[in-house]
This record gives sequence, structure tokens and C-alpha cells, in this order.
Amino acid sequence: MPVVNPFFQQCPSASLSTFSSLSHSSSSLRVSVKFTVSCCILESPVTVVNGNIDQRVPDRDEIRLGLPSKGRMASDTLDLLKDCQLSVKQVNPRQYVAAIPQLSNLEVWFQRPKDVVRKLVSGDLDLGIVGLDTVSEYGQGNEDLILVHDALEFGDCRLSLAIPKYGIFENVNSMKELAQMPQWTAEKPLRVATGFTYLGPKFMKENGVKHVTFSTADGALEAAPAMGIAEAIVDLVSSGTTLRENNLKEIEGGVILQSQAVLVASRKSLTQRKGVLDITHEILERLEAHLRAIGQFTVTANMRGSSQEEVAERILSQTSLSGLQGPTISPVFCKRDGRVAADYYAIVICVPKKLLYKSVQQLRAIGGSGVLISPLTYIFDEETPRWRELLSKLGL
Ligand SMILES: Nc1ncnc2c1ncn2[C@@H]1O[C@H](COP(=O)(O)OP(=O)(O)OP(=O)(O)O)[C@@H](O)[C@H]1O
Ligand SMILES: O=P(O)(O)OC[C@H]1O[C@H](OP(=O)(O)OP(=O)(O)O)[C@H](O)[C@@H]1O
Ligand SMILES: [Mg+2]
Repeated sequence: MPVVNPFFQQCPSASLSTFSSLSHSSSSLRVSVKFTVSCCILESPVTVVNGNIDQRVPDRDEIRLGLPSKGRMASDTLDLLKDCQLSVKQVNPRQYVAAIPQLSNLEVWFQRPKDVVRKLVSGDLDLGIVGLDTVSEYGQGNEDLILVHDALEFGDCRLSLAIPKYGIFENVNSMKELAQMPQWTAEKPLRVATGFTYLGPKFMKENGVKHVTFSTADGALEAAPAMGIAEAIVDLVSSGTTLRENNLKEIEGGVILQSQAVLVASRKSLTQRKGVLDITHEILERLEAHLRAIGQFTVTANMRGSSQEEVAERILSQTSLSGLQGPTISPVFCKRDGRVAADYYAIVICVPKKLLYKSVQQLRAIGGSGVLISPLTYIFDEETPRWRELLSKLGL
């Protein structure tokens, strides 16, 4: 399936080479790292490589984390790290190397998201934070890339196929219907505009769309159908506003990928470079502890009762009050008639944010008073499931 940049159409040999690089790179271990452009302005073919050409783990002592240098992921990534007490110290925004003082021997390198992935593949970075869409597009299933944390809870979007709401597409509402449209023939294939020149063609092939061609552009793809450049687009959608404003619609079965920010690592680095596994463990623990905590509140309340067990029974009879591992109950002592007694008990539980009001109602219903709610900063589990998963992926 050829993917052409409209610019290259004026230059047939270049368009052909662009296509061959895209189709061959998927079978190569070093994904999308090498392509040959033999264009009419060049006398002989040149080889262009993304990152280090050397196949070995590059010789260096520092561990490198790649972060988005610009774009919509950049500031959210820094904010997340800051919330995990891993603030990045960058002297000025045009300086592309920085440090995280809490993690010695770690260098932060700011790169465009796609270059973070390419440089993980080439061994020039060890860890990175980018969108899953970027990992999937530029990693192209490379087994050296390992998802360490697959849900950093920002950068949510989906990669979707969209078609016009009007004309011959008015009653087309699924991939199956699109694939079966009689209009697409070898002479007049379905034209798809996309920046995702690996995932787009792969998806169409998987969906049995036989007659299809692709064109690529760097942005504003939603204009392509109205401009007459393509019938469909494959692009990122988050709010859906851009599709709506351009009279386009998503269709059943047309979501290629659900994406959000992820922490990704090079398998080679994790297994071969000294210190990478330890630093990954620390970053992962901090991320997990923080992300678990932001979904929860700590609730404390006082309850009258005859014993800790009796208070516990009342609390556990309510579905929203069991906490993470059950309630903590402590006696509140006071002096009455010269004797120390405990008529009240203080209870502490963690409550998911979305169940907060329900929990307060349930607490009141069983005699809770003086309910205090505080935000949580971290919840450290005994061991994070993702860490165990990572070790098993690495065969450790
Ligand atoms: N509405 C959205 N549109 C595009 N990307 C989004 C959206 N919401 C979240 N993202 C995430 O943000 C990432 C970065 O997008 P951004 O547009 O900033 O950079 P880019 O397009 O990848 O880079 P470049 O500007 O070099 O093309 C995307 O890869 C995706 O994971
Ligand atoms: O569903 P929505 O919330 O409307 O977001 C989707 C749009 O956002 C992105 O474009 P971006 O803003 O990065 O501009 P671009 O076209 O220059 O890439 C993406 O390529 C879509 O066009
Ligand atoms: Mg963009």
C-alpha cells in the first residue's frame, strides 16, 4: 500500500522510495531508522539514520530519560514528575539536557515525542515518557520497547478513522460497510490522509480494505476530504471538536488505538545497562504511589460504640466504607466520673474520590460525626503489580 506525500508526487522516484522505506521498515529490527531517498535533486542515494547506527548498547555511564521537548504532552509530563517529587531542573527551555536531583546518574533529554521513541530503539535513550500512539507508530511493534507504566493518566486520545458525514458516506457507519462500498476499485481506491503511515495502512489491511492508498501531511488532516485530497482520514481525536467542525464522523470498528501517556523503556537498557533497572523501579514506585493516591481521599470520623469490633461491624456493613484494606479504628479516650473510658472511636479509611459523597452519607447513617476529608499524596503498596509484570517480561 503506497503512502505518498503530495509534495513527492511531482518527483516519481522519491515517492517510490518513500513507500519502500515505510513498507520494509516493519520487518526490520531497527524500526524506521533507515530509509533511502533517491530524489531528482540528489545525484546518488543517501542513507539517513535516526540515532546511533551502532547495534550494540552504546558505551556510556549515565542513564537517559527522554521527555517531550514541546507540544501538548510537555508540561503535563513535567507536572506529573513534580507531583512524584521528581522535579526536572532545566536551566532554560532551549537547553535540551536537564537533571532530576533526586535521581543521581540520570540525565533528562528533551526530544520531540517521535524522536524519544526512535532514540529508545537506537539505544540513545533508556527510558521515555510519550503517548502510546507515538510508541506504536514509531516503535512498530519492536520487541525492544517495553511498556513499564501503560496508564499515566494524561494525554488521553484515540487514533481513529473518520469519514465525511455527507454524500456517499451518509449511510456508512461501520468499517465493514466502508470496506464493502462498491466505489473502491484498483483504478479508484479509497484515499486516506494520515500522519500515521505505519498504523494507518496496517489497520486498513487488517480490516480487509483492499483498494486503498494513503497520503501524508503534518497537520490539519481534517481538511483533506473537503479539499478533495482524500475520502477518509486516520488521526488523533480527543474531544471530537475538530472532526465535528469539519463535518466528519467516526464509525463503528474505526478506533485503531486508545492512547494516553506511558513510561516506556528499552529492554536492552533494562537488562544490560548498569543501574537502569533500579532507577526504573524507583520511578515506577513513585508514579504508582502518586497515581493511586490521586484517585482517593482519606476520611476520618468519630463514631460512638461499645467496642472496636462493634464499630468495625457497622462500618463493614456499608459497601463504600471498606477502605483499601479495611478500616483503621482507634479508641478516643476521655475521663468520665474519674475513670478513663472510650465511648467514641476514631475511624480512618481511604475512599475513592468518585464515591466520596456516598461514603459520607453512609458514615452518617451509621452514626459517624465530625467527618474530615483530606487529600492523599502517595499510597505505597507492598509491591507494585507493574513491577512484577516488568520483571516477568524481562524473564527475571
Ligand atoms: N487532541 C489531541 N491531538 C493530538 N495529540 C493528542 C491529543 N490529545 C492528546 N494527545 C497526545 O499528545 C501527543 C503529542 O501531540 P502534539 O500534537 O503535541 O505533538 P506531535 O503532533 O506528536 O508532534 P509534532 O508537533 O512534532 O507533529 C500525541 O502523540 C498524543 O499522544
Ligand atoms: O478531538 P479534538 O479535541 O478536536 O483534537 C483532535 C485534533 O488535535 C490534533 O491536532 P493538533 O491540535 O495537534 O493540530 P495539528 O493538526 O497541527 O496536529 C489532532 O491531530 C486533531 O486534529
Ligand atoms: Mg500535533
